[in-house]
Amino acid sequence: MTAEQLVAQYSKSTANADDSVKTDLTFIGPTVNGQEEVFNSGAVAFLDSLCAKFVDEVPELLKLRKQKQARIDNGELPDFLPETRAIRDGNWTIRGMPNDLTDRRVEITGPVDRKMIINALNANVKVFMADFEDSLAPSWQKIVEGQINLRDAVRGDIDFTAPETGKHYSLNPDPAVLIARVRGLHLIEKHIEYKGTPIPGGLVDFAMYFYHNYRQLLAKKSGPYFYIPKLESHVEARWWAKVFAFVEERFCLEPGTIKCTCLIETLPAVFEMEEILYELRSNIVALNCGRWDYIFSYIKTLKNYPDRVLPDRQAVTMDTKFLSAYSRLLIKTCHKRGALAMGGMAAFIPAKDEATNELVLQKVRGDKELEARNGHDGTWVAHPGLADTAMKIFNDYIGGDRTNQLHITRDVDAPILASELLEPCDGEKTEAGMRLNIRIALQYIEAWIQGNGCVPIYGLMEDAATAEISRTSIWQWIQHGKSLSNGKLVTKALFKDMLKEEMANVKKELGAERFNAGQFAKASTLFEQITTSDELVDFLTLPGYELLTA
Ligand SMILES: CC(=O)SCCNC(=O)CCNC(=O)[C@H](O)C(C)(C)COP(=O)(O)OP(=O)(O)OC[C@H]1O[C@@H](n2cnc3c(N)ncnc32)[C@H](O)[C@@H]1OP(=O)(O)O
Ligand SMILES: O=CC(=O)O
Ligand SMILES: [Mg+2]
Repeated sequence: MTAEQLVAQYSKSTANADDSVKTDLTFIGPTVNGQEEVFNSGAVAFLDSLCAKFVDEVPELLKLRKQKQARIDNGELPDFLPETRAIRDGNWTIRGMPNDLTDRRVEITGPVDRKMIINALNANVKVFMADFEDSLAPSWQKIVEGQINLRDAVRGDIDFTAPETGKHYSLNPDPAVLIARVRGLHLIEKHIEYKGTPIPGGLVDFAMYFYHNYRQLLAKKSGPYFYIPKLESHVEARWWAKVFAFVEERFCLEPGTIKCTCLIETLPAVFEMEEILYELRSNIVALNCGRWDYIFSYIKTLKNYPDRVLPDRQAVTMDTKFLSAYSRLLIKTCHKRGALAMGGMAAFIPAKDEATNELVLQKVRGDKELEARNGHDGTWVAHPGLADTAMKIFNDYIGGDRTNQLHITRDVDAPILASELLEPCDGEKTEAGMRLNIRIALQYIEAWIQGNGCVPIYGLMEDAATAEISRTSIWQWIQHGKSLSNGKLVTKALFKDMLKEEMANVKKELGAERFNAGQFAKASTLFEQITTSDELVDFLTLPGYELLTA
């Protein structure tokens, strides 16, 4: 069936939609601008049907995470699964990929703000990943606005005038391909309850983006494309596969119309990449090295192992053994199964002065060069100012006749072993590194609880994944009684002293006016709680969400 026929078919079925449909969903809290448009009766009925079928399984999936973590905490290191060996040994490939997803050499990412979306779609990139996840603090207003902005962008009917400058923004004729990244399964949307229980945020993001846009996307020979973050197992991938199949059937779409890319950004998931591809083989087109959450997950998953405590954040680069093994195994696995292997984010952002900017570009070049040489098919940039640099490198590697590097199979590599993926990472733990982690985490939490999920700090893009590394590193150093390179023992008391001092330093850096107008006291309290707690708090965004939505 052609895209046009699908559109016509669906248009008929919605024409008869019953506006008075009753559901088990309740919307909590005051209505925000745009809410009635996004959650119109058809959209609510659709979301209700998804909830009826799928929400019950989510607590089970989260419980499985906890059970696996308990086994790891008790000494059983993660490994490839014996029970799924047949999948790893089997001869199968993914279903295939649509034309507009075969060339993804540079993807820009960014939160779903209106100006950002326009700038990203106009950038010199192949894809824009519109982010409801790491770079978005999910206040209800932002979630709703984000859906409105994406709806308008899909229709090519989006513009924006910046109130501060009067500058007008509109779409160029040939915008990037759009992929929406939904929230991870751990995040609830507390403004919508199903039978009295808040529903998974990711299901809301998926349902609304799909519902409002799939017809228009298919009509322009694109499709409903998603990034799925923070999976921890193939059982979670199976859940998404069931969601996609249900939706395709309900909307009379060909199986495999919905396409997804899964981030491999947790340590447990790296051992199940084949299985994740297999479970989602109708819908998946790529895996992506979400390196920042992956580093965070390495810390979190191996939190009980004193020999696997990470050094200063700056020392954990993609050429360290455990990260190199992860990137190479992801490429090998994807290409064997016909899927693209996306690289990750260099967190650098352009500097204002030319000399510093040249250093930034050099670092980005080095990082992208390593990815392209390894065989990745594309990569991420956080800022349009880095797109040309990344594009040039991937153009050079991919060459004129191809759109990706699927031909690089890495067959001749020795098998990558579990021990390499878990390899300890040497390096110094310095006082300067600890203080920097404190200043970063403090400023990031402060921004997040006020609704800003991605901020430039000290020349880097900081989002929920990078900030997690900063705060969990300190937690880990305290828990394992590590000493800094100058001999100081890292304790809760040392951290608390440093936090006070670094609060004062941040105040100096930002100026008293900005500091006093901010939420640093609240941010510092939360930061101190999660860093000195004996139990590692799973995600800083969980207590953060309570403050954001208080
Ligand atoms: C670990 C992960 O998950 S990575 C993926 C999630 N993270 C992200 O997506 C990060 C995206 N990047 C960003 O949010 C931003 O680049 C920041 C916050 C880091 C810096 O933003 P700014 O302080 O606005 O940067 P700067 O002032 O240099 O921006 C210059 C212009 O580029 C635009 N711009 C910057 N980043 C982006 C982006 N990612 N997409 C589109 N436009 C962008 C700005 O809107 C601005 O536009 P204007 O000149 O029309 O006003
Ligand atoms: O989502 C990406 C990451 O690096 O984390
Ligand atoms: Mg991530």
